[in-house]
Amino acid sequence: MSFPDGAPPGVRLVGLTKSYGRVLAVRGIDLTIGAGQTVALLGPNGAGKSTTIDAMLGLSRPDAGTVEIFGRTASEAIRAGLVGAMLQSGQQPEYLRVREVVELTASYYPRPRPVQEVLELTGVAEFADRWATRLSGGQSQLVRFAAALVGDPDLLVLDEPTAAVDVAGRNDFWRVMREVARQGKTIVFATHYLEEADAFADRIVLLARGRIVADGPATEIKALAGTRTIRATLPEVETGRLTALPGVTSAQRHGETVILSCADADTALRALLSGYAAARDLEVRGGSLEEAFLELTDDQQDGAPGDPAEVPSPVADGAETAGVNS
Ligand SMILES: Nc1ncnc2c1ncn2[C@@H]1O[C@H](COP(=O)(O)OP(=O)(O)OP(=O)(O)O)[C@@H](O)[C@H]1O
Repeated sequence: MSFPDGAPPGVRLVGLTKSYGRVLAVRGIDLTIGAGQTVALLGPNGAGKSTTIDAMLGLSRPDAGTVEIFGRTASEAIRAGLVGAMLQSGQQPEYLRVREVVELTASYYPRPRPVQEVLELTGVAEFADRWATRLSGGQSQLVRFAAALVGDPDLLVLDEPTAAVDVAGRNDFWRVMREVARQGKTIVFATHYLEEADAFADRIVLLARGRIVADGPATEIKALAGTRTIRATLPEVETGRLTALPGVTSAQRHGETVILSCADADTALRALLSGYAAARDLEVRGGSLEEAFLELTDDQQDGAPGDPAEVPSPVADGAETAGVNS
């Protein structure tokens, strides 16, 4: 489907904030997703992906901020049949066959796709006559997928859609999703996997500790994840001086150990050795996504009231940090 110029974005979140008791799960998220975009919400456990998705779907009321879906409130958009969702939790209904679950979902939408077509497209047809409660985890996910698609919604919101799905099932899933994206639908999905986000999304929004810590095309986010770090024992040198070394983007100190995050680890290592002969126990590590998450989260240690006390800090108490980039 095509959208006229000036049409409202698929999703607009402004200042979205949500806490559960003392845990600030989402802290002022601003996010605009153009109609027709495919966006991955990527982040580690507890980053706030599901909380953001639940707010987008009107399943939970934010403490502050607004949610707009195609210029309407979430509940208006859902009532108008504009949204299809695939959530992590939720049991299949009892006493219904798989086909009936999908038929029931179709009945909620003004212009659903033919049920049989969707059953075949999603690979659900082969077990459509089974009881919906008697399925494997992966099959159950596929039924949720069929239910999300059958209403032919303009916005698809998928929370970790391939969790529990085997490799073949994942490939089929993403093949169908590519087709849906080609039809101009807006797609938002949450995932832990950079590879999945990279393969499928136009844009990756990286969440950590309830905030957006990076937002851009997959290539940009991959570059962040590719950051290498140098560890060394080097007492009595200020982190600010280490951050100034060529190839270094940030430096942290933990006791006598310094950790340098590097855009160019080779150049940084040479500069470190020539500038600080006392540096020893050198170690160069390839950047993992987890490290990138942690690095990007470091500058979120602002001690704002309500910071989730239950969430452990990635930086040891008393650690000194300088020049952390985001
Ligand atoms: N119903 C709830 N009650 C209390 N705390 C909650 C609840 N739901 C989420 N949280 C907390 O809010 C924070 C964000 O959780 P959320 O589920 O949004 O993260 P996520 O990025 O989806 O994580 P995951 O990848 O593990 O699903 C976490 O600290 C989590 O423990």
